[in-house]
Amino acid sequence: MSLLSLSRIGHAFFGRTVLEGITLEIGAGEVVALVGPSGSGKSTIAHIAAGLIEPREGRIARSYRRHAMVFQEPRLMPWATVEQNIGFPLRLSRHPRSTRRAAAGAAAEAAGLLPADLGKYPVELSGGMRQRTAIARALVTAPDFVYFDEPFTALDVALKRRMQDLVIASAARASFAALFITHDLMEAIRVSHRILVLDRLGRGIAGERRLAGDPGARDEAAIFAQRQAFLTGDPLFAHIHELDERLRP
Ligand SMILES: Nc1ncnc2c1ncn2[C@@H]1O[C@H](COP(=O)(O)OP(=O)(O)OP(=O)(O)O)[C@@H](O)[C@H]1O
Repeated sequence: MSLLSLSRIGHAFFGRTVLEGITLEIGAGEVVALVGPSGSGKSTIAHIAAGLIEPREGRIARSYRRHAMVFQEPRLMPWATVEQNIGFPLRLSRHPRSTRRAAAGAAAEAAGLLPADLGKYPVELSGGMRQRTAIARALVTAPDFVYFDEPFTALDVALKRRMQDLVIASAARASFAALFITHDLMEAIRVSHRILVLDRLGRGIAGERRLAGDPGARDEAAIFAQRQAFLTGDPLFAHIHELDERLRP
């Protein structure tokens, strides 16, 4: 059963078409990466799918219970502690303080934060700890669907790798489905079951490739070999490193 279905979605900003004919489906427990060049419309698709933007055309069907979002910037509240930041979605849904504290502690631990971090403020955290806090906040409500919008682009290579492992482990443990937006093909191959490639100008999904095995079960050599195979031998990926802002009419 599909949890998210977009059918012939089209959108324009200020009269300029940025998306046309976007059709995709994501099933329960499936992590789907969406790749494409900068400016091709990946974030706009996620915003439309999550209901943040009303598309100009097309249909959206969501049958998930609850979604969460993780963005490139952790977007933490600077005046609140790690525990309060993580527990914030539960506060919005009026859970009592004791429930919030217990759930925030468990989500923090699952995201690799230490009990001593719970009382810290965002300014005291490293970039990785901030992003771990954002992931814990996303997962504290036990979503069955998560939107990741280039969450690790700003992190260095080693940290990025640890955060990807965190997403893989969390998705397997909590069995949420996800739309994972990235322009890093290694990342897409590492974290997802299936990769969708957006057309260079957002005119439809150019194609998709299903990856062998489950995320987390692939070794680094196989991931690297797959990336090379896609980039050098698969025409679907020929455009993904283009900067389409210069091409777009
Ligand atoms: N709020 C907005 N108002 C006007 N134009 C916008 C807005 N948001 C996005 N755009 C334009 O829509 C197009 C698609 O942007 P979008 O951010 O979805 O692309 P992207 O593939 O996610 O890019 P990147 O990989 O660089 O984040 C771009 O040309 C962008 O300039």
